[in-house]
Amino acid sequence: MSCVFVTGTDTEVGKTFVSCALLERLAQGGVATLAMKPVAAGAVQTKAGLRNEDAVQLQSAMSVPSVPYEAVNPVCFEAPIAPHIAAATQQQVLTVSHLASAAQQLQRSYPHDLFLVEGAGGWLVPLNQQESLADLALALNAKVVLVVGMKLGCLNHALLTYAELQRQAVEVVGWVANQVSETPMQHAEENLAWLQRHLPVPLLANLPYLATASNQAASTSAVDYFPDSQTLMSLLQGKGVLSPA
Ligand SMILES: Nc1ncnc2c1ncn2[C@@H]1O[C@H](COP(=O)(O)OP(=O)(O)OP(=O)(O)O)[C@@H](O)[C@H]1O
Ligand SMILES: C[C@H](N)[C@H](N)CCCCCC(=O)O
Ligand SMILES: [Mg+2]
Repeated sequence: MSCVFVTGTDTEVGKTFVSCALLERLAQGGVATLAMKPVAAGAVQTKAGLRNEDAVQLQSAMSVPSVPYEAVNPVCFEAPIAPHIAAATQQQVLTVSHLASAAQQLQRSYPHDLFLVEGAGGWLVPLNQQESLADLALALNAKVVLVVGMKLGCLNHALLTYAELQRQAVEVVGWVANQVSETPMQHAEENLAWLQRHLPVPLLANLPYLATASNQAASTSAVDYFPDSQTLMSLLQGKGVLSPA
């Protein structure tokens, strides 16, 4: 069973946006997808309890039906802050062992072809004083998709993230260039070309800024920028070929 961990160069770079597009593209080809947001910081109180928008979107984009919210997002904090700090304000301590067990339980409970896990913020966001979300991805033996928010500063952020992924011997199956602002970054093409030369993994998609009425509609329109479902599944399983630079 394939496990893909979606990380990014920062918070708010489009990890959820890309995750939903990946899930929808795979579903078009009949791939059974299951998704999880293990830790969310930034949620609203509802009658059903705390709800994080990322987890709600993943829950509706995955193809396996009727997965309860608490299984998709077992740990949720209201404050949009670093997760280990949010946990401390609630006298809680996050651990890889607890989150990995929840992920394994979810995978055992629902037959699927691909399990997608969205991080929070970037690759090294802490869970506690010793462990980070990277340790969770390693515990899940996940392959990684790196989302690069195309804005000034992204070259450094992308290279640092990729260097750390390599140092930890993580298999990076691809990256996505995502235009995060309505006003494109200056010299976007040169930045893209530079990243293509320095990230030696397939570019899964080069996404423009897609302004639509809702996040869900926008990520649905992002689907067409990805390879077809079968090709995408192969790429996510690490069977892809390098995109031409
Ligand atoms: N290509 C795009 N076109 C239009 N809107 C986008 C695009 N990419 C991202 N967005 C929007 O930008 C915002 C941030 O994206 P998103 O929530 O996916 O970031 P994230 O990396 O998942 O953040 P977090 O670290 O909080 O999980 C969202 O409102 C999303 O819909
Ligand atoms: C609130 C935000 N959108 C995410 N849920 C959490 C981002 C944590 C970033 C921590 C950091 O790297 O400083
Ligand atoms: Mg997100």
